[in-house]
Amino acid sequence: MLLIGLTGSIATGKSTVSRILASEPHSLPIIDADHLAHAVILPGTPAYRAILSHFGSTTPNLLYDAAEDPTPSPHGASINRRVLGQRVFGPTEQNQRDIKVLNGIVHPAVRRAMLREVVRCWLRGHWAAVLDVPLLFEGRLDVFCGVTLLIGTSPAVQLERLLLRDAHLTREDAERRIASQMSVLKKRELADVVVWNDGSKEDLEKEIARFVADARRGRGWFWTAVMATCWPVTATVIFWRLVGNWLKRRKRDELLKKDT
Ligand SMILES: CC(C)(COP(=O)(O)OP(=O)(O)OC[C@H]1O[C@@H](n2cnc3c(N)ncnc32)[C@H](O)[C@@H]1O)[C@@H](O)C(=O)NCCC(=O)NCCS
Ligand SMILES: Nc1ncnc2c1ncn2[C@@H]1O[C@H](COP(=O)(O)OP(=O)(O)OP(=O)(O)O)[C@@H](O)[C@H]1O
Repeated sequence: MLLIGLTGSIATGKSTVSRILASEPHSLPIIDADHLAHAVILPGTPAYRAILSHFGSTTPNLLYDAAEDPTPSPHGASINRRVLGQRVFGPTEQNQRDIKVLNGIVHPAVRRAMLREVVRCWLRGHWAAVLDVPLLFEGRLDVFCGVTLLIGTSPAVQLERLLLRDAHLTREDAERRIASQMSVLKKRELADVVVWNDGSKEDLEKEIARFVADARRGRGWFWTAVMATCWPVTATVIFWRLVGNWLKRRKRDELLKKDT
């Protein structure tokens, strides 16, 4: 099974591309890291308890009032992600410490959930699955992917679309969120395939169709059958892929270091 690592920066169009890939004619399964990150902090989970214990006493209104809670649960009030986002996305050293703590709580749980989803897709016999992960390169998850696809936009288009979509964010909030991520230009150097999404959604659909056709080429039925039935071959291929991807990433990191 081909694992497609889909990434970008905030509001560059990952979810839009996910929807295109999930719908016909592509019909690919999507493993959405943002969605999993929301699920693993629901009331009653270990991450929920860890977040309350670290941020609860110093973050006013971290939990929803019962009347406004969008996901009522017998295990307690839900975390208000907007409030948590205000706390961790920012320029100060405290913000940077906070985002590290939050990532340390949420990321291991997301990785476990992602692995379960990948295995489920493989058992169902899909020829490919999409890992939609905003922090694919930051979290070095690209090493596990057969191909990485970056959706990028110019900074002005990104800011304009973010403000249009998330009307609750001020321009300053939006700029902070963009600044808290690796720049699109750097991600561009790390990606196998880059699709630039400054144009219309129709242009985007055409580019994605071209990407899928290329990814599918060379994945004949014979090789797919061997990979599905002959486990020693599967394990060897996966091992060499991981080594190859790890070396590729190291080389690209070195090139990036030289450029900066
Ligand atoms: C801070 C939280 C509660 C804000 O939730 P909210 O619903 O407002 O935003 P949402 O989760 O939909 O994220 C929107 C976008 O923000 C960016 N973003 C989210 N988390 C991070 C992060 N830790 N670092 C940089 N950018 C991030 C991503 O581009 C993401 O697509 C939430 O983003 C979170 O728990 N983040 C930590 C976990 C994480 O890294 N998630 C990203 C996928 S693993
Ligand atoms: N080609 C396009 N033309 C016009 N609007 C677009 C285009 N692509 C995406 N958008 C719009 O831009 C906004 C951001 O897109 P999307 O939600 O897909 O980004 P994202 O990368 O998934 O964001 P996030 O990282 O915050 O989850 C959405 O409102 C979407 O409808």
